[in-house]
Amino acid sequence: MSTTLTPHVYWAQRHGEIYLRVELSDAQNLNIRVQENTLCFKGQGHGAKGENEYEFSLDFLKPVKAEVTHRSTQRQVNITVKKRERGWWDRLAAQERKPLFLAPDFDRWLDESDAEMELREKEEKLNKILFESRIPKDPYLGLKKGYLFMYNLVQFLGFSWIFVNMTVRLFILGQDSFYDTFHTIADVMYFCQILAVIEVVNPALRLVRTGVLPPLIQVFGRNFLLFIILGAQEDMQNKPVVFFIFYLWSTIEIFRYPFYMLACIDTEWKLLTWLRYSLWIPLYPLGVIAEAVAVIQSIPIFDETKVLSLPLPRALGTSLSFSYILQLYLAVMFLGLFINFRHLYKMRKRRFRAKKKKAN
Ligand SMILES: CCCCCCCCCCCCC/C=C/C(=O)SCCNC(=O)CCNC(=O)[C@H](O)C(C)(C)COP(=O)(O)OP(=O)(O)OC[C@H]1O[C@@H](n2cnc3c(N)ncnc32)[C@H](O)[C@@H]1OP(=O)(O)O
Repeated sequence: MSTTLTPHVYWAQRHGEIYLRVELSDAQNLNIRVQENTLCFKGQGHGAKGENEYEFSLDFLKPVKAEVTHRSTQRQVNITVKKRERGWWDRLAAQERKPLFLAPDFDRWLDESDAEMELREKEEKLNKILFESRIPKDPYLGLKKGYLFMYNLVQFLGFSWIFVNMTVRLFILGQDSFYDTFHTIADVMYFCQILAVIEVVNPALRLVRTGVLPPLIQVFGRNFLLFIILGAQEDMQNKPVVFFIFYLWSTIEIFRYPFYMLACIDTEWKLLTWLRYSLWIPLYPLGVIAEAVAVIQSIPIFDETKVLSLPLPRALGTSLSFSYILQLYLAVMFLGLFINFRHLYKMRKRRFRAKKKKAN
């Protein structure tokens, strides 16, 4: 014979809702409704007293809306009732003595202040979504990222080839590898450095968030050395300094370009970020010193060969040696180093400050 029993009911509240969890598994024939501010529950299932019909009614402390939503799972029946007015109730039932079958649902239980915090977080999330949906989306964003990714990938492959090739040759040939770096590496370096002109174009077209001057100094400085000082003077090409210049350039780039590639797919590897924003501290001054050595070594060669010297009117002499330009360039180089060093220092500070903020 089946008897009518009361199930265990657990409750929790938010400012707008009441949550009830009825401990009844495999519930069937459910009849759940709110009538005159009383929740009436009836259903069959497996509860504290085995398979039976269970029922209860509950007078709410304050007015609730008539519509009830419920969802039955294999283990329980979840009921949500909406409060007519938002607010925090001191208790659930109208009667002062808590019904015996009712207990707090500690899995969902929140204090009033915690619930307010949860509400505020939800509102903030919603506001953020609303705000982001109001910012007009760039229809070419995918295309821009794809283009930047490909550019960085090509540069990464180019500089990796240079770095690996030079390292292997250094291990096999030792110091002998210093003397023919240019002849083995120059073609790929030419390719990468011509392509690097894009790095001046990108910020000018606002494809990346940085100024035009730092990449302009960088690309001009390297290409001046590569195409004019080394490219135009064969005597410069077998000097060991070429090895150090190319090795320093490629060392920074095999970390910089993968860092940008990851940025294009909104990913970050902490170690790579750290290397991108730290390696320049020793490498940049060393690179500029190596370049300065090359410029100084090339001055007598340009004087002697008269390559790139400017013809002058007869009254002023025969020609103006390119070495004067090189001496001027030496001074400008250190100004360029100062500008880019300051720029990279600022970028480093901005990056690590932003990370610290995120961590807090
Ligand atoms: C007017 C001409 C004057 C001529 C004067 C000539 C004087 C020449 C003297 C100088 C000679 C220099 C010779 C060079 C020597 C060496 O290279 S030695 C080896 C060591 N070198 C280095 O460490 C320098 C490496 N180079 C760089 O770091 C850059 O080229 C830089 C221009 C100096 C700085 O880069 P920048 O882009 O400004 O900073 P980042 O923080 O990296 O990027 C800013 C944001 O932009 C995004 N971004 C940039 N590029 C890309 C890209 N290709 N793809 C995708 N995204 C990119 C980047 O992600 C950053 O975005 P946020 O993260 O959102 O901030």
